Amino acid sequence: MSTPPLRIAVQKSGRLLDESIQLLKECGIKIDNGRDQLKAPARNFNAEILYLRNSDIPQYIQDGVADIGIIGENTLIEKQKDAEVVQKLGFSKCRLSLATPRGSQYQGPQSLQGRRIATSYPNSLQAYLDERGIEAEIHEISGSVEIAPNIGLADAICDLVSTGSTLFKNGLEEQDIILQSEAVIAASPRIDAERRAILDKLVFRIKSVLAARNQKYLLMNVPNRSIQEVIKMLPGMRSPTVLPLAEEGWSSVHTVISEDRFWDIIDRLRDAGAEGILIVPIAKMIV
Ligand SMILES: Nc1ncnc2c1ncn2[C@@H]1O[C@H](COP(=O)(O)OP(=O)(O)OP(=O)(O)O)[C@@H](O)[C@H]1O
Ligand SMILES: O=P(O)(O)OC[C@H]1O[C@H](OP(=O)(O)OP(=O)(O)O)[C@H](O)[C@@H]1O
Ligand SMILES: [Mg+2]
Repeated sequence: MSTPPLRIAVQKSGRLLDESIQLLKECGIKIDNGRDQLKAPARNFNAEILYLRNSDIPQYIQDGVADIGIIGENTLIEKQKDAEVVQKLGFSKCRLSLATPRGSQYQGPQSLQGRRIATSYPNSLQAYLDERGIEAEIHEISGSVEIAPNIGLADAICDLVSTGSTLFKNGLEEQDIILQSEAVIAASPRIDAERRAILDKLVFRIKSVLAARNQKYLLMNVPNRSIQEVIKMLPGMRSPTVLPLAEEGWSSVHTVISEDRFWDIIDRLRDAGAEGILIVPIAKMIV
């Protein structure tokens, strides 16, 4: 009998969807476009995609209806369901924060004692307040939380922040961070051994994709007199490759480097006489 497919839950629509599908694509997984049918098989990998409401995914993972899900850590923590974080994915980075109207008196979370706080994350907020012995009135609302102080519904809010522009536009000031979040792969406690083996393959591919994302392949021509100086500036998976050019006295130097590091050393490379510098994206990197 053939192995049953790995059931991967992704957000049906919203902030996580595009990058989730993009990541699976970069892992070489082709999905027949089935967003309307809510369940779509992968064409060349033993998996099927379930398109679900973000807030329902932790429950489906706990129950084993989905074997894994791509989900924000914040949702996983909030829903308090049983799931194992197997891989952080580096996108949808945000934080769950406390914020108050600009200019209000705030001297740490104790200032919220006896106050009203609006949030879509009551469990995470309650845990944070309990740890600090603070008693506050939590008003659960499902969206547009930032409006709550302006309409007299609350004295403070607890909501997701990324750039801070929503807080700013609503006259609010970020005060304390409750937790940091990014998209993760979470696995069901009920996943069986056969599907766990498929998951291991997927995680291997994801690691290769993520490792390659910020790394670039760097090629340049360097006069031989500067080779040692240039090599000292460069990292490499082992060490840089140096190949002679047809023109005497010059070599081609190749290495893998993070883009940030490249911009740090570009001036020194040019001072050392490097020319014809090429930066090439890497599709996958097996580390
Ligand atoms: N401003 C933001 N910047 C970066 N990531 C964010 C931001 N807002 C939310 N996220 C992340 O994206 C996830 C999905 O957010 P989104 O607003 O699409 O769905 P939702 O409204 O929380 O859920 P549902 O699909 O159940 O309605 C959040 O749980 C969080 O991890
Ligand atoms: O710090 P910023 O970059 O401004 O992002 C923060 C906002 O983004 C999210 O809302 P979203 O746009 O997802 O709307 P929603 O409430 O309808 O989910 C979050 O709930 C904040 O309101
Ligand atoms: Mg949102």
